[in-house]
Amino acid sequence: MVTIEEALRSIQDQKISLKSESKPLNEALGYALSTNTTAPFDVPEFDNSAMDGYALCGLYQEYRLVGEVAAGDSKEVSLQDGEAVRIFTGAKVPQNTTAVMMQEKTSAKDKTLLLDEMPKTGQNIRKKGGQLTEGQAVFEKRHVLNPPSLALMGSLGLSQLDVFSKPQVNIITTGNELVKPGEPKTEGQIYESNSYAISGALQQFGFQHHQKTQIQDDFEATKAGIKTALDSCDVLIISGGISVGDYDFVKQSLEENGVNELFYKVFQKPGKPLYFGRKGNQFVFALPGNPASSLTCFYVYVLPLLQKLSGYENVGLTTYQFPIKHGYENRFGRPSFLKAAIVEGKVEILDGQGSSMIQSMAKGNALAFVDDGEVLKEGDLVRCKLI
Ligand SMILES: Nc1nc2c(c(=O)[nH]1)N[C@H]1C(S)=C(S)[C@@H](COP(=O)(O)OP(=O)(O)OC[C@H]3O[C@@H](n4cnc5c(N)ncnc54)[C@H](O)[C@@H]3O)O[C@H]1N2
Ligand code: MOO
Repeated sequence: MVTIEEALRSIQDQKISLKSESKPLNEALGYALSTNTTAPFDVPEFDNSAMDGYALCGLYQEYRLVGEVAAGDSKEVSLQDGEAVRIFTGAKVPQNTTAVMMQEKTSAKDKTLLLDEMPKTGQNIRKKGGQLTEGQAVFEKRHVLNPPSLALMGSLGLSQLDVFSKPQVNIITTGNELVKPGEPKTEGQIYESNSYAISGALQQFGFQHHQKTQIQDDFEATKAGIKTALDSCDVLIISGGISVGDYDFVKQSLEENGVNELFYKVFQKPGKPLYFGRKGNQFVFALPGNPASSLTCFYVYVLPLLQKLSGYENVGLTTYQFPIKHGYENRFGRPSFLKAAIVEGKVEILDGQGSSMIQSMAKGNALAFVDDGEVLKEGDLVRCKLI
């Protein structure tokens, strides 16, 4: 049995080699860049107007109106002292523009423009290079692309990005009792649900599974199922069959498939019988079958590995501290990731902490970490991961 810290370190310390690929801009969300990016030109590339209004030459309250410039116009316009042109947001400002006045503060009659107030030099002009100058570093390698990053890359005219590949993931669920939702079931059977939590959590963080297989509690079937799954994935996530029961065949089947154990059993609740192993460059997590255990282990252990394999520098869910809404004592005898709800800045530990109970987890929004035997009073800070 290892501690939570030892288990996380074992995952973090794995030596891996990253693969790179080129992704179209509109498919690159959540990928980490595999090269540094510099600006190929100034952003903005030209001085432009921040408002719909008038470009002015000189600082006066009255101007001669001499024309119009719209966004996208490429004609070169030059103003003389005392002249103004109608201009629109994003349009290139004419040469010799001192300021732009927003139209709400003006009145125009025939060829004369009157301002309600004196303009100020540079007012409402977005300067060339105001965001980035040509050659300036934009992103370091490993930057994870979020929506504004995609906008920035697009504004630099980049349509294909060099990124680290994401791992291919396969899922296996085990158990004779499991029936696919929507299909008929008999006494003693239950609907399979863990794979939906796992594939949902994969999607939540920009991953997806390639194959999903359901295996019966049979040694040969488990061995064969694992062999097939390992043919087409970087990370295999197995649910169930990893405890000590007579029908728990996963661990032995992994050994027979040449997977080396890195750790088995973590001193925690839920998810004590968690297994992590490696075969060459492939990784296997066998998650305990209890629904809350498997999903908790996904968030705490599987996600950091998937992100590491995707070239992320910072992996795993961020831990935030919230004051607890009520007193609480962890009497589970193990450090615990508790189903919790953060409401109006306070964390509430929910009823229904059993590992088989998914309802409380579904209604909550966080995992609150409370150490073995820890006694908390109202207002004490609790480390939480938002899920
Ligand atoms: N003698 C012991 N028994 C158990 C121990 C132990 O230390 N000694 N540990 C318990 C703990 S803690 C956990 S967690 C579970 C883990 O067991 P397994 O990983 O072998 O999981 P299963 O036995 O296959 O299933 C456990 C439970 O979860 C349900 N399940 C499984 N898969 C799914 C699925 N895909 N969808 C929905 N529900 C699923 C299954 O029906 C069982 O109720 O072991 C304890 N026992
Ligand atoms: O380790 Mo288990 O997940 O408590 O039921």
